[in-house]
Amino acid sequence: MVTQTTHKNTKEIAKEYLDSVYDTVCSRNPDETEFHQVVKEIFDSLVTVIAQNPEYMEHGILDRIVEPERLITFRVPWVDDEGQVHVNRGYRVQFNSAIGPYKGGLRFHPSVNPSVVKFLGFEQIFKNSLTGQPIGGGKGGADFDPKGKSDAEIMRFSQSFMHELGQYIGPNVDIPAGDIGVGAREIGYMFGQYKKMHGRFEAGTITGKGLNYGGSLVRKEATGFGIIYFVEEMLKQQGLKFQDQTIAVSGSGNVSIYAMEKAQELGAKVVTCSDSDGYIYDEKGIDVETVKRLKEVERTRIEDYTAEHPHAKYFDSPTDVWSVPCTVALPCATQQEIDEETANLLVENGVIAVGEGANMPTTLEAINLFKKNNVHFAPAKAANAGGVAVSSLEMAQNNMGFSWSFEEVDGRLREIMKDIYDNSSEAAETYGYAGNLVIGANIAGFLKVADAMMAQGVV
Ligand SMILES: NC(=O)C1=CN([C@@H]2O[C@H](COP(=O)(O)OP(=O)(O)OC[C@H]3O[C@@H](n4cnc5c(N)ncnc54)[C@H](O)[C@@H]3O)[C@@H](O)[C@H]2O)C=CC1
Ligand SMILES: O=C(O)CCC(=O)C(=O)O
Repeated sequence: MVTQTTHKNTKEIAKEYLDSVYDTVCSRNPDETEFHQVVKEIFDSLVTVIAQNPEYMEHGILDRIVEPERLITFRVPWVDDEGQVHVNRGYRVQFNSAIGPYKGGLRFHPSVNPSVVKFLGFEQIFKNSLTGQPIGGGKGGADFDPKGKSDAEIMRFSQSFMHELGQYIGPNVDIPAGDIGVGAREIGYMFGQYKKMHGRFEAGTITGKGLNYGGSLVRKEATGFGIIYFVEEMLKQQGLKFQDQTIAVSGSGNVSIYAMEKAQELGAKVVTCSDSDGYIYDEKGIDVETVKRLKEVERTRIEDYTAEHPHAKYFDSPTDVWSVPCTVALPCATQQEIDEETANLLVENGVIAVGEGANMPTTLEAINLFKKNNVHFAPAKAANAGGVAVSSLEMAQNNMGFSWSFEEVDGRLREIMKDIYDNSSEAAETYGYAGNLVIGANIAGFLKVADAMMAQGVV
């Protein structure tokens, strides 16, 4: 009886501590709703951990972990093809370096602001920890819209962005990579500018590079392939087969393309993909080679898919992609794509599993609704960690000065995704939340970083 009361009090104390740190986050970062959501989701998972390990509270681990070590904001001036001057705002959040140098992508999109970079950077701390690789958390980008820009404009923007960011990064300091609006082309321009600024060829300063100047095989495919490896494992544990599934995917960028490719390779049928203008429904299964050409080479709109596949249908409302019946939903475009109402529609239409390819594509209410309806849910920080994991393998190859084969990197990726699944499941079970991968991933990611912070003192 006494033990029970003590345990309850400890939990209450832990909850009060977490609530007070969360309140501070909200008042110190007013109106930053994306950042608030991600902190809340992670804190909700940590009550039992803090109750059982009060030393994290005593050492102010949570108070410190929510405050970025550094947030760099800078001017990005550039000139368009007509000679007009434009100014965008660039950001890099160097959030936490307890287990390694800051690591995380760069996003070029008009919606980028301090809230978005902080949410992405905070999430990245725990995701990077889950990979088992020695990488801290960072993220960045600019409120620049690449849509409709010429190659020359993209180059001038990327160079101007790196001219400033290049002062704050480096192989053992902070290693950026791509994210929305930043792919191999932009990475190439940024790497070139960094090299010119510093007069050195430092391959390990950025990842996602081209294969002929230090890139790794499988980095391009890694996030998409990794999601499928993770969801396949999650379904297997429930006695379900991947090849029996009908899959709805959102987005048609880097993550979506390679998730679709691997899903089809494993025998599932992918019937949708989208961009910010609309979505495609192809009942015969999406032809991924067409999407690759349209998006990676011609850089055109997804609507053009129907010119080559007239049986497919195009709808000019991207969010309605979730009205298409599917058994597995893979949101791979952007944050907050699936709210409670959309989640309800997916459940009514028979969804059995959701794998988050994008970062935070599901609202907290939608996650709860999936949980209530026993939908198997693979959270982003676990399911999409394959990209950053292979980025870390790219850094390792750069350090050693040689390259692994496609099979070698793909094999390592598969193992890492399986380990992330196992560690998340085990952490959930240990702390009394068996089967809850959201909580399990948060706990497993947190423990390693928290212990490293404790060991390094108050810094
Ligand atoms: N590239 C990577 O290695 C990783 C990316 N992610 C996340 O995956 C998501 C997608 O990233 P990438 O594929 O790299 O970007 P991308 O720029 O290659 O593709 C983004 C796709 O989303 C679509 N999109 C953007 N806003 C949309 C909207 N409001 N509605 C519908 N579609 C929209 C775009 O048209 C495009 O097809 C992001 O949340 C990103 O943070 C997560 C882990 C790693
Ligand atoms: O490969 C990387 O460093 C970045 C990946 C990323 O931005 C992410 O995991 O969201």
